[in-house]
Amino acid sequence: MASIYTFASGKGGTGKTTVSANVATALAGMGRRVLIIDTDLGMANVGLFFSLNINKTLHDVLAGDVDVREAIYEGPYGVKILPAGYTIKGYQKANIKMLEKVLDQLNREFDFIIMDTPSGINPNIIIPLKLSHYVIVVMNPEITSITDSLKTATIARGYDVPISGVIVNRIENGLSQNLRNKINESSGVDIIGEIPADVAIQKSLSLQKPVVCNYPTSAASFSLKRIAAQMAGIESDPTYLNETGSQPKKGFFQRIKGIFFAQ
Ligand SMILES: Nc1ncnc2c1ncn2[C@@H]1O[C@H](COP(=O)(O)OP(=O)(O)OP(=O)(O)O)[C@@H](O)[C@H]1O
Repeated sequence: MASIYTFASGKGGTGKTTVSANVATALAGMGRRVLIIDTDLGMANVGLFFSLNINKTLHDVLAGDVDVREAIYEGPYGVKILPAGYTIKGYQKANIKMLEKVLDQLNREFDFIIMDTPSGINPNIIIPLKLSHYVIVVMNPEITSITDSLKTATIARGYDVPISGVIVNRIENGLSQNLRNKINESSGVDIIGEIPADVAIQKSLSLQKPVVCNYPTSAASFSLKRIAAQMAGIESDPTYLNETGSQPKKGFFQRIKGIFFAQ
């Protein structure tokens, strides 16, 4: 059975898609079976993020028009992607309540199912939240972003969905201890990732490829891979994550070093 994660935030633009798509890709690079679902039905962009040439989409699946397997595409390292479509018509016909059935159909085939959600508070976020095993909150290091994200965390708790941690994204010049304490105290959970503002992310976006593939040794990539390693339960020996990639262990780590440090 898959572990089902929702990546959520309060306001838009915190980097949910960037973070969830890269973490999904990194997990696939670590040999995990991973599906990312774009549940942002109105403003979908996961398909664009992976430069997919999409035909059938989650809109069609949620409308009951196509089998879910017809709408799954493959990305780097074999990560599977279930994108939402880009049309208003598709958005209007999609019934988010069908998501539960989609997850039931797929959860035996994957180790991780990651849902990228819309911002705000509406059924397109509430339903994925309720269907998740864990929520990861993505926020920026500003007090407004922290406050908004914590509202989403409170909603998740209201449905008894545990928050597995907070990711602080787009950090300029490090995260102050004061802000770190504020986030820890107000959220009641650990910060599981600190991702710097990194131009490699924007360069990758214009190339429509995850930064963990395009710029595997960038600062943002190391942070993203570290988060994925924690989720995969291999944080105890992240030798392959260090800045030089030196002295990786043989076997599994040797293999993924090749993936992550390919030039
Ligand atoms: N760590 C980072 N460094 C630099 N740019 C970043 C970083 N994270 C995200 N971005 C940029 O911020 C913008 C918004 O990111 P993204 O689309 O992932 O946010 P989002 O939370 O999914 O947005 P929405 O709520 O609208 O779906 C993008 O242009 C992305 O490239």
